[in-house]
Amino acid sequence: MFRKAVHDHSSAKPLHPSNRVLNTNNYTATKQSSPIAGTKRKLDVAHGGQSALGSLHNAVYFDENDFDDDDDLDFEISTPLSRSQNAVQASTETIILSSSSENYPNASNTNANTKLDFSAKDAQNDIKYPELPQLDDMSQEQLPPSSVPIPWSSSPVSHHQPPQQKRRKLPWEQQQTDTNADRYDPITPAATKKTSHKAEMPWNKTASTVKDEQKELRKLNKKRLAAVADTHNYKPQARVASLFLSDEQRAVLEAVVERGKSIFFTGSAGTGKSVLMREIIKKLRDKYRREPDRVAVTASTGLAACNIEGVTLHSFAGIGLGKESAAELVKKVRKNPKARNRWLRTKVLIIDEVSMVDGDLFDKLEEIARRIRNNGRPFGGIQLIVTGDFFQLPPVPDSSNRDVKFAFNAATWNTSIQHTILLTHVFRQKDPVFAEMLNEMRLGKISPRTIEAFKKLSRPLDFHDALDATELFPTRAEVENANGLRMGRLSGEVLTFHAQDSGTIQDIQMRERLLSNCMAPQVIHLKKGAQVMLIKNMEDTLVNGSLGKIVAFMDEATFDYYRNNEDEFTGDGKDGSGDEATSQARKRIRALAHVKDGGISTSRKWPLVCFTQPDGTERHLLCQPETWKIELPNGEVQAQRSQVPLILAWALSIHKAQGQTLPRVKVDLGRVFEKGQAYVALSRATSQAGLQVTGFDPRKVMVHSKVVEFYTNLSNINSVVRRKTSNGAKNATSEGTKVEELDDDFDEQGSEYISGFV
Ligand SMILES: Nc1ncnc2c1ncn2[C@@H]1O[C@H](COP(=O)(O)OP(=O)(O)OP(=O)(O)O)[C@@H](O)[C@H]1O
Ligand SMILES: [Mg+2]
Repeated sequence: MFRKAVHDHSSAKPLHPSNRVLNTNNYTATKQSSPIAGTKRKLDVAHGGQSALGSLHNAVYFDENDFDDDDDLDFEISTPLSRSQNAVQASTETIILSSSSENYPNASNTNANTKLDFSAKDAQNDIKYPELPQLDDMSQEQLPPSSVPIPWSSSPVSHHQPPQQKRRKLPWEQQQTDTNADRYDPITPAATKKTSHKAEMPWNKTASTVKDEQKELRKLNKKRLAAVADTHNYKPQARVASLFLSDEQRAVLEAVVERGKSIFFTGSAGTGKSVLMREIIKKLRDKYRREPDRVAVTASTGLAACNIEGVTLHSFAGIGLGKESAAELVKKVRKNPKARNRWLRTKVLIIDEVSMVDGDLFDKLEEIARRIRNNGRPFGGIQLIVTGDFFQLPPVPDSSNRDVKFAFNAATWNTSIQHTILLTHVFRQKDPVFAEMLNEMRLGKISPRTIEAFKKLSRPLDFHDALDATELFPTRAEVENANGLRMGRLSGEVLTFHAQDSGTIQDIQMRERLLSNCMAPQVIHLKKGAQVMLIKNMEDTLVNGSLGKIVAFMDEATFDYYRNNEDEFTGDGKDGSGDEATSQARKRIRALAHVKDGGISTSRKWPLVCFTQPDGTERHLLCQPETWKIELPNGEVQAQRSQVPLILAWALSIHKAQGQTLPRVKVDLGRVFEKGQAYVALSRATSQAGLQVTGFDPRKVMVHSKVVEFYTNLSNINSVVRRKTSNGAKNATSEGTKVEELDDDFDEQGSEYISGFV
């Protein structure tokens, strides 16, 4: 018997807390963006390479010959650049030191909000990673959290946030802490603690004293964390809070994890496919924890693969570009012991963003699986878990100019996929009117009313904070040009951050190629005032896709000091006011850095970013390097990149934006040329208020007829199921979702569809 979840769209409700709680540390809900209200602040520090999320247990299977990248996807076609635009681009590459008087218009806002006044010229230029500061020798458990609400923050403490007890004690709190160890009160406002650091200022201590004290302090904090964890039933390592999966999502989870079904789950943008996939991966990893290489996590493109911490389908398969016939590819795989072994060991093959998988490739893989495994069942008996939305980006056309062939057009699709499930509840857009407008766009059937509504969105966005909309472009050149122009308008110094790449692959070029699909670039140039996007999940409100502005560059010691003595910088503290107080504070920081570095002032500066959270509050994060790994199941790290987890975010390619949830988006539909592009671009937005569309023309909303046909067939089957449901629904959950028991026959038939309603 197979239990089918049929979701009544009309009764779809937000998730109910009574649902089963799942630990979903790798992702989080991004709440609806709302106009910015207030400037509540939190200060955080991200610790590079120490993230719980950074330690991947993914089945990653790269052979040195198995490379492909996403170069084709950020289309190279672009409008020719003007002479001045070219100049800007060139200067971007060679580090811009523009002192244009035309400052970024909102930069003053940022400063006004944060009242930070760190001069960029204090910042160290051209930071090389080999000189990364040694993080304290703390274990994962001992590490302070990446994000720590400051004690005086007026932001309400969300139930998702780690308890404030995790705040790391600072050197100048040592004396107080040590003497008051047994009555440690982590929530005491900093103001009440501030006197103690004046008793023995850290810059009066020797480096070795500070080191010893820190060691003691870490021990003490570890104890405290354990106590806090006990009291609050809280896991210190967890950085991202759990989400409640919807009934639809849970039905899929159960079918694939507990019942081992081969499933394709689909649904419009924002229906939680990626969230669900991450949960599935987590559960499967748990299920196969003794044999992690049984689960192969793949995606159609390098970027999509990186997003789920997996590899490309090509890399997994060991087929290079995969252009040869299936027979030749089988020979190729047989000659490659690693690839052959992967095919033999794999029990579950996960494929994300399947809309970009070519149909012929799907058939070839199916044949390779059967022949290598010497097993006549579809895909040689491997369980397939496939997701994506065929209305989004299609496979990259090859040079043969043949008509596009989607994965569902593959001859073996229907035999390989036992069940298709349609997720229907849209999480990304909470406004049902907007969700429906996007749905019409997805299907390519836009009513006159929706056309009018989209045309109205040509107005500039009405936000009065420091953040601009992220402009989405079809080509990479347009993106680089737009970001370069905005960087050029900022005065101040450019800081360049080089990634530190490593791994067991010795061939540097191969490693670079492998890592080129990473969201994190090898080199990134940043300036104070630059708009950036976070590309790692840090916490529930600081996630991959969060937008912010760089407000300063500072080292950890300065940040710690600032975090605890903010009023000295803002000039409204007891120690003085205005510039004098700030300059005094800076002097103390310099002295502190000197002591911390054992007398040699070599402190590294990292971007301090003010992120705007979904509820409109602000949160500061010192963005230190994070790690992206490509790791074999046996733990061998083939390639690894450490880089600050940021990219410039005034502009983004549609390809890079695929899968993202963005609070403010600007799209010029006049530039769009590929089917699915318009829908992908617009459906990133969470609300109409956060979307500006120029050049709206319904003819730009191109939908492939084969895709329409595929989904129409799904809908027809849905109608059959719908009738069945209306007559024979057996259960109704608290959310109004009907759960139907299906016949064994239906379950075992193979290529039947089990789905919700469109
Ligand atoms: N069960 C859930 N509860 C709350 N929020 C959710 C849930 N599932 C997904 N979301 C949120 O909805 C948004 C969209 O989710 P997700 O990116 O997984 O959608 P998607 O179907 O993969 O979209 P796309 O097709 O654009 O890639 C995210 O902000 C995510 O956090
Ligand atoms: Mg997705």
